[in-house]
Amino acid sequence: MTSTSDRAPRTYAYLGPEGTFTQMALDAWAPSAGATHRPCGSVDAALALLRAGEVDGAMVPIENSVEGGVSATLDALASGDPLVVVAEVLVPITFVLAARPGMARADVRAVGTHSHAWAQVRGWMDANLPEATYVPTLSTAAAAAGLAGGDGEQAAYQAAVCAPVAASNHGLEVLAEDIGDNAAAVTRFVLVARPGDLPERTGADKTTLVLFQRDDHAGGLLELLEQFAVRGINMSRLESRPTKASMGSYCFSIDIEGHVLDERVGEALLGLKRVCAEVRFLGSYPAAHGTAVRVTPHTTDEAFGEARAWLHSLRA
Ligand SMILES: O=C(O)C(=O)Cc1ccccc1
Repeated sequence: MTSTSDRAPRTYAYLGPEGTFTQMALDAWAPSAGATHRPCGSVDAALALLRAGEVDGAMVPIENSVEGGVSATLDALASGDPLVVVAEVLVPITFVLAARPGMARADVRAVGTHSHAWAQVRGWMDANLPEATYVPTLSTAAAAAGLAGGDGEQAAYQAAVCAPVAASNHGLEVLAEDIGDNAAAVTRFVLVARPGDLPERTGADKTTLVLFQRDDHAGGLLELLEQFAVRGINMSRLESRPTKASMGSYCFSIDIEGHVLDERVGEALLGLKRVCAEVRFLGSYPAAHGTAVRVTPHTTDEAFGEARAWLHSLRA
């Protein structure tokens, strides 16, 4: 088994352009001094480069402590050629309101930014720019770039919500600092790769899955979740996403504590495989917080091993 650093990919795509929070996550995981970083216009574009074999990994946002899951990422991982998460990075987020030099805050009629950024500054906007409308952009840095380019004067918005570095990259003036509604806001980014060697088991791991039910019936979700409950597995994220096959058809995107090499996780996967139409394994990787998973005495690898040996002795 190789360690995460042994198998570290060398060329990485990320949600760009330069100055996104995703770039900060990638810099934290693999500084650009030792790797090639390729900015992409969207999460889909970054994952397409990865699926085409043009890069070794892609850093994308997956979840925010304020707004929840990033649908574009969850959906892109739930379908298409298989990809797996090999690492996660947590980045604390600070937003500024930036505009072309000379623009007064009172003249801002529309604000451009990424939907997850808008969700995190809505309170500040209501209090300070209640008349401003929202213009969605593919990233916070794309909003800043849109103001700074030659077409800045024609941009559909007069200010961007972005990272301080995106404002300074584009020579924008900061009209207001630290405008996030929640000072503790953290975004979780994942480094995605094509399936290959599993990251090493550390004892502080997460596993990401997408579960598709066989049919819609009473207790269907409970049937899936009890596979974790009876094996002492804690979930750290659960979201339902439309399968897009028909109205009312959902799959479940789930993070659990533990590694596929843990006996209790392996047993849960066997149970899920029996009850689900499809189980998509999206990787086991070290949890960013590094805190060891709490395992109850009857769900340790040894407990599963002893039970299996006992059954074996009965059958023999
Ligand atoms: O647009 C960015 O800068 C991103 O990296 C995506 C994002 C947007 C808002 C909060 C966290 C990440």
